[in-house]
Amino acid sequence: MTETSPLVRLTGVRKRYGGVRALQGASLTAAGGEVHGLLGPNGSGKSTLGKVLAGSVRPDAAEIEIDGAPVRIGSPRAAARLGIAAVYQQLSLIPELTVGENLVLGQEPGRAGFLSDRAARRRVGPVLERLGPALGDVRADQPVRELAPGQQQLVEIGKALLREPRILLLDEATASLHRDQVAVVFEIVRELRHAGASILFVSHRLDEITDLCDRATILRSGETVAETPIAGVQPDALVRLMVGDVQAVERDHGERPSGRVRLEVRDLAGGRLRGVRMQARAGEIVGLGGLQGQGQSELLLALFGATAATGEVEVDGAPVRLASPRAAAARGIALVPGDRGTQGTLPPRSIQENLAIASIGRRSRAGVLRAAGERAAARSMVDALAIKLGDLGDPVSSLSGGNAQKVVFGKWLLTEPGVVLLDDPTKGVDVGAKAEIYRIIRRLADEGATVVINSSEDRELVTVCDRVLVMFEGAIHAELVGDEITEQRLVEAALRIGAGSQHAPGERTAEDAA
Ligand SMILES: Nc1ncnc2c1ncn2[C@@H]1O[C@H](COP(=O)(O)OP(=O)(O)OP(=O)(O)O)[C@@H](O)[C@H]1O
Repeated sequence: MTETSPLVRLTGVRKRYGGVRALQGASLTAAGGEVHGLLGPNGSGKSTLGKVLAGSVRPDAAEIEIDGAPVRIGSPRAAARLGIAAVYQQLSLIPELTVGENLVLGQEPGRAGFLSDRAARRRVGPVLERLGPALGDVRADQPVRELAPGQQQLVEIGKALLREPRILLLDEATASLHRDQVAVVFEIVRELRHAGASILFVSHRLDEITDLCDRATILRSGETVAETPIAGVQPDALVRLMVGDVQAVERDHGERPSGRVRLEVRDLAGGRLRGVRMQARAGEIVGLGGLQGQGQSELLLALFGATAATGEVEVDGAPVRLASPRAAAARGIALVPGDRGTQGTLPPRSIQENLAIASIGRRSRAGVLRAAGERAAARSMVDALAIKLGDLGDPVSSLSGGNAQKVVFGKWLLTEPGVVLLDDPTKGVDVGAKAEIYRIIRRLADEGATVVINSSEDRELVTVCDRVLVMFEGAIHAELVGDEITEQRLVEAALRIGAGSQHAPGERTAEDAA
């Protein structure tokens, strides 16, 4: 070990899954006191590389050094002993246990490099306090199942912090967090960096990368293609390093859509919703903005019949019963959920089945031979969305996170829906595929569908929406139209409503809009 040794170095990392070469000689070097981004398109091997370091994937070949000394990391436990902690987007919490119990779970008393049980318990309070500004009023004795998904993700981060790691891997761990929560996590990460830790950071949000990272390693097809400092590098240049030339999706609103009213919602209430009224026209893309957790997801779920709600919903002038997703689907309503892990896919089933499952009725009605039709339909979506896979018959669980999300998207697109509800649809999707999905959303609207989209990224709303409805405490409070939709105006609108003051000129209230 020398003074100049990097804290962590991985070289020659190889991993194959059957015919898929997930990693083919990837490398990564990160210093202590550094936040190191791990960038690359969906399926490029970022998670696999992180999991090799975290001991949860056994590589076919790899040389790993910590502080300049070669190590073997055969298990997550071995990684923990080396001071490595990992947080993923997929949660490992036990819903029935309390927040405090989950936090200390797996800390393994008595082993070298682990906190003792008692020491771990002593740290629960401070860790919750540190996360407090993002967590809200969560208590240590509260069952985890009562928490919102973002709060659960924060508890997962807390679990890693409790270990006081020297090397912390955050693999899309901020994807389900809102801006204000991300800011709290970033502050903590900066403190860790200051204390000499090395933080490996995987995110598809470029602004997070440029905001937080000092350097980045860029992977493509399982290989390290570049390592670059972040300061002074233009985001466009980073994108080019990642995916080659991607054509940016320009905002092109042209005329405001003037199709007939497709979706009419009156006094929708239940759960967090308190009397939502809205209209959307055929061909229109309507965004749901506002602070996080103001009922945006609940509104989409209620329209899809997935949660109990009262009120009136009409599609093309005919009432829709808010009874079940099946009833909603029969009326041409589709929902692309944000949490692909639990809501979006059937993991053991094949990619083909997952793509075809929602549109089976359509194909059999049309009298197409089902198996052949299913394969052709699935193939068309794989091509359209550039889904990276081994074989259509592979289980959907073999896909990288971003590619799995594209499957969820493709499944619903195949139903050719009249109303498309998108709940944070590009979470974890790379910039190239995002641009592709934005084009598909636009095309859907151009073909006459009504799209309602909730997004945790304001930039996404700016890029795709014709109109944004700003929600607060379960109702719609303001509306931005056309060129009024900018990131700044969205933030202002959300905060101004939150602070309870007046609307700015030019920003319609919901009453004006009705
Ligand atoms: N358990 C597995 N079985 C089979 N194939 C896998 C498995 N895990 C990953 N792969 C494949 O290895 C490749 C790399 O996947 P990985 O999850 O590391 O990519 P990623 O860069 O993290 O992608 P994303 O940005 O979409 O999360 C992909 O082609 C993926 O389908």
